[in-house]
Amino acid sequence: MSDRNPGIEFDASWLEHVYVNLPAVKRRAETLGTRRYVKKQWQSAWLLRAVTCIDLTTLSGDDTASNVSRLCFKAKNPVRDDLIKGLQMEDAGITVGAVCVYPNRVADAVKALKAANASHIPVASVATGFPTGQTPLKTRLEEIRMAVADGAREIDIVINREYALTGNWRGVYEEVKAMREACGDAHLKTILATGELGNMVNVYKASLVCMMAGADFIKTSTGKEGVNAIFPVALVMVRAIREYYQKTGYKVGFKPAGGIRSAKDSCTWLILMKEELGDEWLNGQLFRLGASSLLIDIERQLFHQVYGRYAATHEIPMS
Ligand SMILES: O=C[C@H](O)COP(=O)(O)O
Repeated sequence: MSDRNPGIEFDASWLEHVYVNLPAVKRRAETLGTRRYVKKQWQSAWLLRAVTCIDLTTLSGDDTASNVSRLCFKAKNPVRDDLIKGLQMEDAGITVGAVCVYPNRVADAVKALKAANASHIPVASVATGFPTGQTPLKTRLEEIRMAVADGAREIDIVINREYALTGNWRGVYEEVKAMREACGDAHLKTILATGELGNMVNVYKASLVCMMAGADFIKTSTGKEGVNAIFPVALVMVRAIREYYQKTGYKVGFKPAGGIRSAKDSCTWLILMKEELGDEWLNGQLFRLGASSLLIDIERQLFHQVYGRYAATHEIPMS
């Protein structure tokens, strides 16, 4: 990951004049996937880049050590060797950006990655009463400390939606700051749960406040809200990242999460980052896609690129 964002003192004056031109944001979001497209010969390279940015996630009530172990194996081997060879890619060692699990499964993930000789892949843990955050602050902070003690190197916290909806921005700031301290050396991603923030002005303000408090990434959603990662919200958040960078010099990462399932969408997300923040943000240090099933579609697309043209007349290896 990039250098840590140390955060700054809470500055209410940053929030006073926040304005979001909603129709313009929507127009821009609608044309993201069509105005610019990835040339056919570059598509596999873009898809492989997207793979390296995935936080490969399982956040289910029935998660066990064994499905987490399978996820970790996939994290280390996200794309089949024959596809990598077929694409004539030099680097056969690509992995996803991180594995993302509940706090109770962190130790399983750390153990499985170690067994797979893949401890370089960080384990990210959701925490702080994910997905609602409706537990006492003391409990939420303790949850972070336990996940870190078990080996999580990244912590995805949820912000206090009550504070955000009632305009208690200092309250949001103080809690996130305390969470950052509880993280120690682990990187902090703050989930805004934008589907529950009411409007885009709140999304922009929440983004700025989390960065002021020291977030290393801002993340759209838990994947459990009614509306999760969507492009209009993402545009508002990455523009807040740009403002924070211009004012402080710190680069904060962006993580859309929830409902991202198609390879085509993963390219559109990369395009959004390239156009709004530039090439520097086009890597796993500053960009992550939180997704549980996106990798399946990316592999399917890579399969078509490698074997598609032979499909009608040749036997296709299905293993
Ligand atoms: O942070 C990741 C999300 O919870 C995953 O959501 P998804 O299952 O819709 O891909």
